[in-house]
Amino acid sequence: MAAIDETAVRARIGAFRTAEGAGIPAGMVDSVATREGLVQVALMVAKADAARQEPMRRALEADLAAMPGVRNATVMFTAPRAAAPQPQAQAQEPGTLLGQVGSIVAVASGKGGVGKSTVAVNLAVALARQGKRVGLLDADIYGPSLPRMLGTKGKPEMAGNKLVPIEAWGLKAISIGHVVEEETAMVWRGPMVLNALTQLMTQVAWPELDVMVLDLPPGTGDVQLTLAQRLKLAGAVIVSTPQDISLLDARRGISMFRQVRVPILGVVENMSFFCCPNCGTRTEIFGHGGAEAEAQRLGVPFLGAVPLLAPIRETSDAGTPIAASAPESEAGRAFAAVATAVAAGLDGAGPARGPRIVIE
Ligand SMILES: Nc1ncnc2c1ncn2[C@@H]1O[C@H](COP(=O)(O)OP(=O)(O)OP(=O)(O)O)[C@@H](O)[C@H]1O
Repeated sequence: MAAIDETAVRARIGAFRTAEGAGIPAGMVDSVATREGLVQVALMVAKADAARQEPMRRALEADLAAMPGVRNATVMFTAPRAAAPQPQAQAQEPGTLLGQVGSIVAVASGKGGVGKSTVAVNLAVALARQGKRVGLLDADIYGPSLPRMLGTKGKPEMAGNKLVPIEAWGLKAISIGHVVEEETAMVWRGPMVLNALTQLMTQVAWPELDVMVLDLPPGTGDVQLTLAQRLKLAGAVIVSTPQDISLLDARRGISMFRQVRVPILGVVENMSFFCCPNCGTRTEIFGHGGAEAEAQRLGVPFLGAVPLLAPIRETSDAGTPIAASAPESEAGRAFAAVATAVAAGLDGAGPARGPRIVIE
């Protein structure tokens, strides 16, 4: 079978014509990667143009797949390069990343929708309010919510060839949502996700930080496992709701981190109980306490319970995290308590849990 290489793929892209006879300008090709008959091409397309270009994407994919020696071809859209570095399909050079960060803490959940990002943002803000220099990296590539939650919609500035983290609520923050269009990241496969995240660490001018909070994508799939393996994390915070099903997922998350020897800092029970804003009655909708009991059973710390409260969602949507905008509220105090517990866990972790990230 003919060996397929980048030059051959680029030549094929150059010769490709749509049914209407349109070609693909070379400047539109962001990256081409080939490996053992697998071809991955990223084309730079503005978000507004993506739907119109979709038939072209599919036709090109089919055309590349028909090349002799190609086992599978994937063509994906990525945002135009002007504003920020784009993920490359090539692997990063091995090296040490984020050496200037004291402790990297991953916030994870076994499944989506349990409030992982809400906890990550408010935990980061609460740690900053306690005097720590805190960074927040939104690695939730499939649903980056940090720009909305911090109220930072603009693109980050560039300093030389590096991105400058956005400053908001006492944090230095970068989200994958700051640098790529949401729909673009949605179609990325594992290696692209990992390369994009690596770039967020290497191509961002992170200052000296005490803690970096990493909002991981939900779930316990390959991306999470590889990240946990590749990054030398100081610890993981698992977010769960009290429902059984979510606890089951949390258990899966805990065992994933244990498998790759990342210390579990503890479990946060989110949407733990409902406090009526009118009468103050506390209602335990999902049977509060499940996460605490489960944490005990699994031998991991319980970091605290965060109530289900409309202002938590409202402040998230408004870009004014409650840990900053209403730190004395019930929710604000709950996040502060979680931050105190996390900081205590990190202090107890000692230098052996080391801050350095090594990409293999
Ligand atoms: N304690 C809470 N009280 C009220 N609303 C909450 C609470 N926690 C989260 N929410 C709301 O629930 C929704 C989901 O939360 P969030 O986006 O943080 O979840 P997630 O686990 O990060 O989801 P995904 O992983 O799918 O992005 C959001 O609208 C958020 O504002």
